[in-house]
Amino acid sequence: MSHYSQAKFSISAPDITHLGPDEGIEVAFAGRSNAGKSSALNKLTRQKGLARTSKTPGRTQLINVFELDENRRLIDLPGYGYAKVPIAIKKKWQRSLGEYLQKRESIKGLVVLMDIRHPFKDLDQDLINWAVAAELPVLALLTKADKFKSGKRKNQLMMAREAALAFCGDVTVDVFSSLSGIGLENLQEKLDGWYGYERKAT
Ligand SMILES: Nc1nc2c(ncn2[C@@H]2O[C@H](COP(=O)(O)OP(=O)(O)OP(=O)(O)O)[C@@H](O)[C@H]2O)c(=O)[nH]1
Ligand SMILES: [Mg+2]
Repeated sequence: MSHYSQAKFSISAPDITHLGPDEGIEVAFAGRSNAGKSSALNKLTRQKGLARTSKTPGRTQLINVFELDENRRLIDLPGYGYAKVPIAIKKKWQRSLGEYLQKRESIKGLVVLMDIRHPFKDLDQDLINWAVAAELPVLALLTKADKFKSGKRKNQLMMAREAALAFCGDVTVDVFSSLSGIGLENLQEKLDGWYGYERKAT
C-alpha cells in the first residue's frame, strides 16, 4: 500500500487566503492546461475520480488540495498558457497560481508536467527557472509518454534533459504516463524524499 492512496480531497480554493494553515509539507503539480496534472494525481493516488480531468483545457481553475495525512498535502494547481479563456477569469486564476508559488511556505517540491510531444515551452521554462532560483526542488515530468514508442520516448527524454541542462541547470527530468504507469515508481520515489517518507529497503 502506498501513502499516496490515502489521499482525500480537502478543499478547492480560489486563492491562497482560502487555504488551510501554511504548515506541514505540500507538493504541487503545475503545468500548462491539458498537460495531464489531474490525471497524474489520480494515477499516483490510485483514485480515478480524485482530481477532475477533462479533454477541455482549463478544467482546473482552483487550487485543489488533497490531504495525505495531517501534515502532508498534494496540490493540483490551475493550468497556465491556455488562450481560449475569458481574460478576466484567466487573470484571476493565474494570479492565484503565482501567489501560491511565491508565498506559500509549506511548498517543498514542485512537479512541472509537460506533454512529451512539446516540452519546455516558454512558460514552462519561466516556471522552472523561477523555482530553481527560489531553491525549490523541481521534477520535470514529460507526460503522456504512452504517445511514443520506447525508442522515440528515450530519445525525447534525452533531448529534454539536454534542453533542461542548457537553460536551467540541473533539474531532474523523467517520463510519465497516467495511462500505462510509466514513471510512476520514479515519481513516488522523488515525492517520498520531499515528504520525508522512508523507503523500505528491498
Ligand atoms: N494518452 C494519454 N492521455 C493523457 C494522459 N494524461 C492525461 N491525458 C489526457 O489529457 C487530457 C488532459 O488531462 P488532465 O489531467 O485533465 O490535464 P490537466 O493538466 O489537469 O488540465 P487542466 O486542469 O485543464 O489544467 C485528458 O483528455 C486526459 O485523458 C496520459 O498519460 N496519456
Ligand atoms: Mg486539471
